[in-house]
Amino acid sequence: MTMPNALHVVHDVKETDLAAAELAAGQFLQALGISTESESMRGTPGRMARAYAELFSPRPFELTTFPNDEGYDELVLARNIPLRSVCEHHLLPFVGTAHIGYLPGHRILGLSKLARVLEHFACRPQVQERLTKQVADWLQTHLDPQGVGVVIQAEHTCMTLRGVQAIGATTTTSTLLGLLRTDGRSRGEFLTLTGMPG
Ligand SMILES: Nc1nc2c(ncn2[C@@H]2O[C@H](COP(=O)(O)OP(=O)(O)OP(=O)(O)O)[C@@H](O)[C@H]2O)c(=O)[nH]1
Ligand SMILES: [Zn+2]
Repeated sequence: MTMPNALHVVHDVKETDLAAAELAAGQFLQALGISTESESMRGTPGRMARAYAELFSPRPFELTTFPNDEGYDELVLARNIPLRSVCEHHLLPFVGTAHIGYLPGHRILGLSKLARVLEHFACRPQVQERLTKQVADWLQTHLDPQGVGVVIQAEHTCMTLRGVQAIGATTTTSTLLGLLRTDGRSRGEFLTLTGMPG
């Protein structure tokens, strides 16, 4: 188990070759028969490269935890955290919200870190199931709480804007760990507060 550490900086180090990405984006558009000769589209390959680089670049953050001096042992839940990620099958966005909660143990987490952990795992080609589990597992490892719950609801544009074009369809995934999985009262409270049927 990784011990909580207030000075731990979470950062994905990754090389991004924007020039190569811009060249490839131009060739990609050309292969699709889309001309980039007009003044307004001349910069499009570069914009595409920078846009995807941004979608795949999570902001580094400091993992701040505090001692749970009062022995608070009820649910801490951040609801409606905005989510944007990119599906790994089509590289199209999926967008929605996440509800992330935990039952504290010896430490509590700076609240904003719940959203930052989500961003950390969302800024890469993803599937919603893996994203949900990665956020929950990360919190379990770094905070060692009594329980963790993550619910994500998202619209996958690869499913709504193309392909089957199921406009308005959303997908819900959840991961419950520790007491939020095994203790009926805690589980029920979490699911009620996140709007999930028990
Ligand atoms: N399980 C899961 N599937 C996803 C996610 N995002 C996209 N997909 C699916 O990934 C699948 C890829 O299937 P393929 O049959 O290879 O792709 P496709 O021919 O474009 O399929 P259609 O979307 O049905 O046209 C599709 O069914 C998508 O809906 C996700 O987060 N989780
Ligand atoms: Zn997709």
